[in-house]
Amino acid sequence: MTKRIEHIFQQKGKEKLTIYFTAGYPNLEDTGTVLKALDKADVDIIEIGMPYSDPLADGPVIQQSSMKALENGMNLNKLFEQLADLRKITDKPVFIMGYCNNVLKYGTEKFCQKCAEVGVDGLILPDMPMHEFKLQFKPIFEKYNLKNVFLITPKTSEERIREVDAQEGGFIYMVSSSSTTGGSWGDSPERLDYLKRIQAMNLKTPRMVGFGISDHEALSMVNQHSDGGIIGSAFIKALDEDDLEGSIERFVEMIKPPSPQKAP
Ligand SMILES: O=P(O)(O)OC[C@@H](O)[C@@H](O)c1c[nH]c2ccccc12
Repeated sequence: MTKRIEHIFQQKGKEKLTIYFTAGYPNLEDTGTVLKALDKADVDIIEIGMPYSDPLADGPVIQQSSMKALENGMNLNKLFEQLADLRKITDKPVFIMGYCNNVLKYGTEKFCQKCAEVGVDGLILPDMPMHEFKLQFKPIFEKYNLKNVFLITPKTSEERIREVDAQEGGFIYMVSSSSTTGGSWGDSPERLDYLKRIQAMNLKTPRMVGFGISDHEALSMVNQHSDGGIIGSAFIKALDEDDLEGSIERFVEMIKPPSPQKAP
């Protein structure tokens, strides 16, 4: 576990939030601006999406942002260029999210080396098969001190969840339901059962819940049964090209209102 990630999950009793954004969106050179604004805001972990033309679980909002980013000219070389000053911008844990094919095409070793160079903490590759991870990826990730994040859904078997837990990832990404990103939330007894069931498994890896969170109520609810919430689509939707930093600040304050005790 890298120090940065460890530090976040040691803070018990604090609501935690991961924000996903697509690199190179709304404009190619906005990656750094978004990172700076997220660093200033009350965000715990940053998830940077590599735009990809053939995504698996992305809903319409993330898909459109990826399309736009690709049209803007985003690619992996560009991303690593933009991240060259990452550790001058933020001390927060940063994960890169994408698909295995992105990494394989670039070259797994070269990709991981670049991640380590710029100070990325880990990777979220939703289509990563467990056996491929163990065989091909794990030794390289370990060499470059990168944490992997596996996803689980309400349908994942207990056996698989235990296996994921044993891999000691940065955290476990709990997909809140079995659909695509950007879905609706609403009260769901099934989801609550799922959160409680996994909570009761006493896993050693921290868990964060994503898919469909778009307000403070949902973020608080998942924080009661896990180590935090992940938001992508609602964040992307809230971005205002003409006032990027302001729109990010307002969004995070809406999602995670400053607690009254902390107010001056
Ligand atoms: O957009 P939502 O519903 O807030 O969910 C987060 C999600 O967008 C982000 O983590 C993500 C973007 N693309 C993905 C693909 C698979 C899993 C997760 C993701």
